[in-house]
Amino acid sequence: MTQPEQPILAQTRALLASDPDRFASSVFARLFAMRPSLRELFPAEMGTLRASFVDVIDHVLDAIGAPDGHGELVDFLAQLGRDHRKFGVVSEHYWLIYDALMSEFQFAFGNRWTPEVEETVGQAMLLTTGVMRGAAESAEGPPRWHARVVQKFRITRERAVIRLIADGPHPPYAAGQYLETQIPQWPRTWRNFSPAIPSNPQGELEFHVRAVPGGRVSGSIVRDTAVGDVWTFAQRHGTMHIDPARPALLIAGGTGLAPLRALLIDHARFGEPAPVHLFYGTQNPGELYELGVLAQLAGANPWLRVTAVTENTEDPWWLTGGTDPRGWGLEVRYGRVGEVAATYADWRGRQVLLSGPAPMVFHTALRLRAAGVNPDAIQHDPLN
Ligand SMILES: NC(=O)C1=CN([C@@H]2O[C@H](COP(=O)(O)OP(=O)(O)OC[C@H]3O[C@@H](n4cnc5c(N)ncnc54)[C@H](O)[C@@H]3O)[C@@H](O)[C@H]2O)C=CC1
Repeated sequence: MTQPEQPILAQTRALLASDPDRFASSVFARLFAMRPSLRELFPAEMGTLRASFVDVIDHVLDAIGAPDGHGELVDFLAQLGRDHRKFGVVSEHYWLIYDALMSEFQFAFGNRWTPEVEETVGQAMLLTTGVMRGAAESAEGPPRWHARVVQKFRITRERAVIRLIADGPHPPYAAGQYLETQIPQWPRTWRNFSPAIPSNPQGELEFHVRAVPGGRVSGSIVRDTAVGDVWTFAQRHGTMHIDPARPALLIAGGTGLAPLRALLIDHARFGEPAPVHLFYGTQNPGELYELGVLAQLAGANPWLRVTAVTENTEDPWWLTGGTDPRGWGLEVRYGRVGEVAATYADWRGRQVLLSGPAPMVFHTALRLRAAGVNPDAIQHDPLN
């Protein structure tokens, strides 16, 4: 975009910001009026989706006016286009959404809708829908694939392990990545879950799920998921990885262990990788559900060292069936996992991977940076 278009883009963003939810509601109303069957593709409750929709449009209007960063914008839109395949969005729908957007912008601008405004806004919306459509058309693999639950067990009141086997084609994912997931109890609602084992030719999958407070999908998985349920998967995301040539520090909180566990199992393929130290923390000793597996992994792989960390030294009365972590022959420390790990040794020079509840990841990253760890050496999934 050239300089004269900047004020128009700024004006468009201001218009959007004046009542974002009304703008998004009107665009969707126009879309569903043009093609009523499209309503079926969207969840019943669209508040979150409307907010994300406006965020995307605003981001495009902002980035398109910036002198650089267009490459990043195109990558962002392309990913969005690939992600939308799972909703059943096909090429012709992008023309409908373009029309709905342009009609609503024309309405919102009123008598300020000049040919220059139409040209600038039109170019931005064409870029958005065009890049998304192109990326979706050229994406490889099925937009969705399925797997059947073959085993489920509760680890604690709020956590469960779910094992599945793919029905048919199952695109591979890299260890440490997470998958867009839909469960039959919540159709058209997608959440991200990290497999706890690497991708394999048999299509076996394992997830460790915590019913997060207020989480409808995670709560339903822990409570309602049963053998025979068919889950749907779409895109894989995430870039967490371990470079086998460099020593690593891994810090996991609760079921956040899942992607790091997949990475460790995958890592064991290398002959003699550099040392890895895993800190695995929970609030109570009886919640350290994976110590048996980790003790086995550490026993078979001399490069791996595991420290179990719990905030409380004793289990509360309601936590029954947990085992004493000291029984596994692993080192046990007490405190918050990030705090214990950060003060344990000098980690400068290590690659660091964090996974767990967002506040834990955030605070652990801060703590490590304060201890001199290079921020660029710290990896984690997006916090939201
Ligand atoms: N890819 C990822 O990043 C994944 C993230 N998760 C998330 O991990 C979480 C696991 O939950 P739970 O098993 O209940 O773990 P949890 O809530 O019991 O926490 C485990 C550890 O985090 C520490 N911690 C908790 N809150 C903290 C805070 N505010 N500041 C510093 N440290 C804190 C605790 O001391 C403990 O060591 C879920 O929210 C889940 O969504 C789960 C799987 C993958």
